[in-house]
Amino acid sequence: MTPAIVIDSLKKNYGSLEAVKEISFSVQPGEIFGLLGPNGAGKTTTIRCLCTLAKPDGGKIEVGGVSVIDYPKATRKRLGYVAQEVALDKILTGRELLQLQAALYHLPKTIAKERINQLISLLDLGEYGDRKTGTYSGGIRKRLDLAAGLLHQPEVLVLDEPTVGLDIESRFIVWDFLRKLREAGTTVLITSHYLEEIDALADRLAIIDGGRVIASGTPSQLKDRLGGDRVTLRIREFSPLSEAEQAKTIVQALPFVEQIIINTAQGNSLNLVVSVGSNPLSKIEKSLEEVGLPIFSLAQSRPSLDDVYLAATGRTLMDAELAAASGRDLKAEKKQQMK
Ligand SMILES: Nc1ncnc2c1ncn2[C@@H]1O[C@H](COP(=O)(O)OP(=O)(O)OP(=O)(O)O)[C@@H](O)[C@H]1O
Repeated sequence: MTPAIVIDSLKKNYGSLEAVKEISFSVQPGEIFGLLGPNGAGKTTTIRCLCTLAKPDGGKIEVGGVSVIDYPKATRKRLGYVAQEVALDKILTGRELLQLQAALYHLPKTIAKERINQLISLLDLGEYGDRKTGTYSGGIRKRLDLAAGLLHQPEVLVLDEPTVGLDIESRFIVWDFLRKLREAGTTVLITSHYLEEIDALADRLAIIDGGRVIASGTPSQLKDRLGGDRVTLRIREFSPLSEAEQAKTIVQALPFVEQIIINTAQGNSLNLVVSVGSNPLSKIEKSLEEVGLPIFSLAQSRPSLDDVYLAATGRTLMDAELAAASGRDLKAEKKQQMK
């Protein structure tokens, strides 16, 4: 079967910054595919290239077997794009905005009317359709934006951080809707830095960091590849490195400890991988007690996507985001994108 999306060795630079160094993945028709990564990883740049909004500096992009770079107009018809930030004209009602959008897609009026009614009902927007969008909450605005992206019935829907800043209820409504779209055969590509969002929605995912794919597969494949359970150990709330290293030496001698790293970004806590069924917590406690080291916290869990990220990069997704946020000039980027 021809993949719905192929991205092969994509590269994109902004001046001297290599925003996308080398990204490759493919998405099968009818799949929800997640791009997971911290802010600044290159997710938005990748999907802007896919949606013909940015010109790649290298690589191949195809939608339904057709090159996006050679045939931008044809591929645009097959794609629906829901951007991260919704820019709505506040004076128009939701319905008027959709009518305007339908006109931009050259949809005949009767078809447009029918689709708008359908989408308003599917997205539970009934009572909001005839209200001005300036009065909408973030969740309602996002649902209207989804409707706008789907008006021309694209084969592939691309969503950039669709639930960022939304309350839980609106988030679940969007998730539910995306699952229904998948059932109806639409291919969905979604970027997110919410682990639980990708875990809950995606059939397959690629984890992106620093402009590269660092892992890909189904959520369970990625977690299973990590092997045993995770244990997080904190000697103190913020331990000196020397103490964390001392604890590491002791704990890694225990036979069930498969892997251990010191997470410097998290107060020098220790992240362990332990073989399943070893009942490790009491044994770790005992070994530290014997050398007089305290324990601030000790917890065991099944591997998560964050552990996949941690294993690949040595830091958690949240730490990566904090680091990225401190070095970014969002205003300058916006200006660039407007050009
Ligand atoms: N228009 C632009 N001009 C200059 N640099 C940019 C521009 N857009 C993005 N960048 C930079 O490219 C890198 C990748 O950004 P990108 O927006 O693709 O990441 P992201 O993973 O989507 O994160 P976010 O969710 O915050 O958008 C970052 O270092 C960012 O600062």
